[in-house]
Amino acid sequence: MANSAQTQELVYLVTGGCGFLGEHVVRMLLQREPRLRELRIFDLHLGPWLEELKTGPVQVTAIQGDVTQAHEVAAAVAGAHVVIHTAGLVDVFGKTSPETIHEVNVQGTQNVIEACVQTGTRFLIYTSSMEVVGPNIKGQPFYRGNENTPYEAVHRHPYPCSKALAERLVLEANGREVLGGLPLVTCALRPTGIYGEGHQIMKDFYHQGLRLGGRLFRAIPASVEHGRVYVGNVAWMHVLVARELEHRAALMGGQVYFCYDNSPYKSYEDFNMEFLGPCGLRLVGTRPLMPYWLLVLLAALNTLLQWLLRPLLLYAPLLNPYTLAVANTTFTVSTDKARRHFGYEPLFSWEESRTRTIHWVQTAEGSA
Ligand SMILES: NC(=O)C1=CN([C@@H]2O[C@H](COP(=O)(O)OP(=O)(O)OC[C@H]3O[C@@H](n4cnc5c(N)ncnc54)[C@H](O)[C@@H]3O)[C@@H](O)[C@H]2O)C=CC1
Ligand SMILES: CC(C)[C@@H](O)CC[C@@H](C)[C@H]1CC[C@H]2[C@@H]3[C@H](O)CC4=CC(=O)CC[C@]4(C)[C@H]3CC[C@]12C
Repeated sequence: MANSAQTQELVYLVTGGCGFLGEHVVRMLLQREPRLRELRIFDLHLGPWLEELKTGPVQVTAIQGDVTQAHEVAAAVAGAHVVIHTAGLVDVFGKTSPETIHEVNVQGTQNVIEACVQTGTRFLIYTSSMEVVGPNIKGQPFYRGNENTPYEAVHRHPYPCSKALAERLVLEANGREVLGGLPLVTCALRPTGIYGEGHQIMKDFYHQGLRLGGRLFRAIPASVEHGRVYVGNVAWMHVLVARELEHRAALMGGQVYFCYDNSPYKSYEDFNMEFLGPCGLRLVGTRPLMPYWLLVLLAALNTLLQWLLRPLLLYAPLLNPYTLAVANTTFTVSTDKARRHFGYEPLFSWEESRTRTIHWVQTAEGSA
């Protein structure tokens, strides 16, 4: 972004800009990136809410497109100073095939990289995931780890495999010469489990609790810690990295950063109850109400049912062997790398994050 500070004329592209995280990145950029001239939002499915954004001073360009189509990506990237690549298939429920997950998450990311190189875009931020690290197939805990903590990152599930491969492609592309002769600068952000306004899984749990008479039944020991991060803080880290990447390219280029905040370390279920409790739900049991082997059996049964029913309908419950394994394995991070490298501090406190999420569950359900 040579002399971008003087021109105040930056063009950003956000892929997946209509998704849960993407929408927050889009709104955060419009609120907190004063150098924006144009904000391009590239997504397979454009949201109707985009229209309300077109009345402001920044040119908002909605582009309906598919990251698996290289020519569509190149057309969207051409002329952009920064690309924030959040688009992906976040599927751990068997809704799509492993091939499709790979095509979108890996080939789609490769298409974004090549588009940057061919059109001269120099700054690429990739939304990776904690799942690139773990939990691994051995179910080994990752307790308050950081970007340098030794951990056997071995995966079998298509989603973490695709995220790990895509992240590697992005980091290896750092330094490649782009059109115009300057180097591409890339980095990858690894959010832990994201929550907040628009989190569909939180809504699924809420609906499940309503169906069960206002109750949810504990399946995972309270001692299993999960790190979670508020979506607004994830969006903020993306905005901050995009702003600092030019000036700190030597330090930040080719780096990965865990993305988390001051949200408390709790079991996945107990954490969800921080929001679902104030919305009238109760978590039954101080310990799992059924033995783990029975949960494993039920999860396997869900996989069998999904396979049998596939010709008729998509059966994709929350409980399957992979989600059970992840939920049952401690994974928390504790690191100051993002603060040291580009001054990241969470924009939203835990209290604010919690209040905003509770309000969303209450009103989203009310409006549903
Ligand atoms: N939800 C979470 O807890 C976490 C998510 N992430 C990552 O954050 C990113 C965003 O995730 P979410 O917002 O949760 O998912 P999401 O499913 O809400 O958003 C993904 C967006 O990408 C779009 N998309 C999917 N396939 C596409 C294609 N072929 N071409 C163009 N657009 C396409 C979708 O339409 C959607 O708007 C993903 O890369 C995910 O791996 C990372 C860590 C945690
Ligand atoms: C049915 C019960 C066992 C219940 O507790 C299952 C919860 C399960 C749906 C979630 C537990 C952990 C979640 C994952 C975690 O937050 C890490 C993730 C990172 C991502 O990049 C995408 C989402 C996810 C895989 C997230 C998905 C939902 C869980 C598996």
